[in-house]
Amino acid sequence: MIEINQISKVYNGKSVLNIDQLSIPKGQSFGLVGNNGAGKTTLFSLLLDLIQPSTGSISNNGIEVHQSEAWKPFTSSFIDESFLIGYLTPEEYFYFVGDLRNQSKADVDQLLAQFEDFFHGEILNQKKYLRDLSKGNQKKAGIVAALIGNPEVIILDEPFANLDPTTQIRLKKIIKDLSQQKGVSILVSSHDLMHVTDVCERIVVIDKGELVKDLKTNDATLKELEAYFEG
Ligand SMILES: Nc1ncnc2c1ncn2[C@@H]1O[C@H](COP(=O)(O)OP(=O)(O)OP(=O)(O)O)[C@@H](O)[C@H]1O
Repeated sequence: MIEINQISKVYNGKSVLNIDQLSIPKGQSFGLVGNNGAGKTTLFSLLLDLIQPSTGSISNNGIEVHQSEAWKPFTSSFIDESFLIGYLTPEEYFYFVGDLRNQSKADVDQLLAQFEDFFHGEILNQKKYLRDLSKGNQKKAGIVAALIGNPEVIILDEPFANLDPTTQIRLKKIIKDLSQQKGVSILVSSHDLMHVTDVCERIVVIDKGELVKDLKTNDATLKELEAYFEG
């Protein structure tokens, strides 16, 4: 369970995020949408203690994320390519992350084997460094690295961006399986309203840092979101 309380982030005197209260129960597939600059990445960065809040607190499974590191073993994420290590091959990077998460090479190989389709022959055994992969393939590697070690909470910032349609469809299935079969809390931000309504049971809209909608996804949600963003 993630609990966000009176969180705000101010840059140069300007508030870019201001959320009074938000709870994300364990196992929820949670979608975050909002226009450019709405504060999505800021919220995810606060959840991951990548930036300090101006006020308020966030707890992950009862652990305050900027007070303790005890949330790290069960939380993983892929925000952007800065999470990758450019001079490693994907395999080297996966084993490195596996090491951090107490996974043997065999454990990592077993996980990777499940993503053969998702990788589409472009990630493993390519003898290429991560820095030399296309943006989409870097994203695939970063997303799969975030799945290593059976995390209970996974945070993905715009995971569908830069992926080809086939991979987007495969990713949707992966996200659904993680939340529905494995009880993983999965937080996804996206500009793609269709994908987010497809995979998320709950969708929160933020606008200029404020929470403006909190929807339980149903057949009418996509239309409601489209109407909202049409203005
Ligand atoms: N380090 C920083 N210094 C100053 N302003 C910042 C900083 N980081 C983010 N901001 C501002 O905070 C606001 C929210 O940015 P954020 O990246 O969270 O938006 P977003 O919803 O993820 O946008 P996008 O959809 O374009 O990725 C923006 O106005 C941005 O310019």
